[in-house]
Amino acid sequence: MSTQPSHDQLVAQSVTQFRSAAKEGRCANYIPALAKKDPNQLAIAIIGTEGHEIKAGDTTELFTLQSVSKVITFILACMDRGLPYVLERVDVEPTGDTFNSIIRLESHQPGKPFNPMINAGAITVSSMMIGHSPQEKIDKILQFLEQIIGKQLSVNEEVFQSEWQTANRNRALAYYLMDSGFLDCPVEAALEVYLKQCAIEVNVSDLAMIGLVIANDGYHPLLKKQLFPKQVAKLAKALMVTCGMYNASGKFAAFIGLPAKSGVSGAILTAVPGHAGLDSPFPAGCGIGIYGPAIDPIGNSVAGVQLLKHLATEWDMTIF
Ligand SMILES: NC(=O)CC[C@H](N)C(=O)O
Repeated sequence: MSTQPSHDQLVAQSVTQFRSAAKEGRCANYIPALAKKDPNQLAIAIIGTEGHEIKAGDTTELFTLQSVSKVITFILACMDRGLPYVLERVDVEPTGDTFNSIIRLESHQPGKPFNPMINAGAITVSSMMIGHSPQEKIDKILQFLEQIIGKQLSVNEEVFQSEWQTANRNRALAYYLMDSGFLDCPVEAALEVYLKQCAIEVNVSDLAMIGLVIANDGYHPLLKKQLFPKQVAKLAKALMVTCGMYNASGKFAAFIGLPAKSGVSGAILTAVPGHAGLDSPFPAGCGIGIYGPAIDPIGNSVAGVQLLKHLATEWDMTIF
């Protein structure tokens, strides 16, 4: 008689199964500090509304948020400025271009960035957060994350410095945005916030917790507290579905169907709303954090995406 593996076993077996997919990708090398990471690492944590957690793989490994941070600053900017102000300065349209593309800032007038999940839009969003200095804005991001995760996070200085010194493309984007009136603070200040938020260090459980709160429309089910407005959470999820996996977002929506945001560190943040996880071990919804530093040319974790796809299929998790 064959016995079904338990949910914990399935997750652990899946990590073992997909770890070797890392050989199809490589660590981001345009940020020197990320190129040094071990490409074979793979970790996942899944946290449900009651606080139950399933995790497997290299779960103690720390990594930087990179583009995953764009979801956080978008939420904070909406809370700081209100939706109309934010949406006047950044659109909610996918581009189909690479995450650091500059082309549409010139080809579409008046040069408003297409969405907050690409670098141009994220730099605009970081510039509009309220704060007297870049450090004040970073402290605000860290405090917000501390509320969600329940522990203090910090910026990995080495990763920040590594990117700060090589950020020619992001500098070009910021200058372009400044020229067309889509930057609310000086270029270097906006870049400092943006690159420091990208260098905030987390583990997969931290990511899963963030995903859980987003999945629950800004309500923290363990603290029993609304941390950000429902309307903002819904918008963040829509942006994750349409733009969160860069120019692979269409395929990700078609074949996985969950709001997710990836980063070039190999991080993937996924929010599984209750209605999307009815057949999973987390029928009231969950947050999923994944780390697999070997990324594909688009910038998504190769093993991470395969692992997520496998579990989403096994548990029939999709918003569609
Ligand atoms: N896609 C990403 O994760 C990009 C983040 C990275 N810090 C950059 O600006 O290039």
